[in-house]
Amino acid sequence: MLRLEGIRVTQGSFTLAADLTIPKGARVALMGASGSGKSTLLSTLSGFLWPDAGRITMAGVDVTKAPVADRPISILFQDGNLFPHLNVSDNIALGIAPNLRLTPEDRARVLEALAKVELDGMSDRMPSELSGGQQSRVALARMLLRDKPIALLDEPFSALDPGLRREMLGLVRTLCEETGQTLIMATHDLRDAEKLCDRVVLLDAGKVVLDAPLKQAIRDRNGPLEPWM
Ligand SMILES: Nc1ncnc2c1ncn2[C@@H]1O[C@H](COP(=O)(O)OP(=O)(O)OP(=O)(O)O)[C@@H](O)[C@H]1O
Repeated sequence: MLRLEGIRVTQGSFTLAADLTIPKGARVALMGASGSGKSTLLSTLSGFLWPDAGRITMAGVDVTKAPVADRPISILFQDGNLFPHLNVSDNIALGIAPNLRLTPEDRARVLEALAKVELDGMSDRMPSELSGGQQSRVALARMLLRDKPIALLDEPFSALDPGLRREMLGLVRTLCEETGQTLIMATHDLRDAEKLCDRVVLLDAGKVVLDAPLKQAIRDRNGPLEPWM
């Protein structure tokens, strides 16, 4: 379970204020207009921003002031997920060994993660030798390998074409179902949200205006999600 209690985060003249409880294993679409605070919320959960007030707990542990590396999270952003000078297997291995000193067991886990995202045989390639979809898969493999209870995704696949995007969303969904990971994905696209998520949190000008099961929110034709339908 992930809980934000009385959180206030200030960015210039913008303030995000949130009280939220996200159940373990939920897959949440974080939606809202541009500038509503989605990235601010994800950065606060990641530990890149610290709140001025309030408390964040993850699985019962207070992480409000915990550094990024000490939080039970993995992060996937839209781009810049891979280091261009490291090959595929090293990019993935960074998820478990930041100094890249791997035990034989670590190496086996890297290969296993590669296989899960169907990139067997590509471990020696450089990111520049991969398509956009394959690069996304490498980043996803690293997220998998980290094996953290909470995954934070900030419009991770918006640069991909619709077919690849659908494929990646389906893959993430399968992986989350297998591992029971809790997921929060910022997205502008309700169709993408439907492919992966079972809950929706909608932000408007830094406030949570909807926190509900996604299917129920979509059924409510005149509700706050209406502009995204
Ligand atoms: N470093 C900063 N300094 C000042 N204001 C900032 C900073 N970063 C973000 N903001 C402001 O905070 C508000 C929320 O931005 P945020 O990036 O969280 O929105 P978002 O919902 O993720 O938008 P988008 O969908 O466009 O990515 C915006 O008004 C933005 O201008």
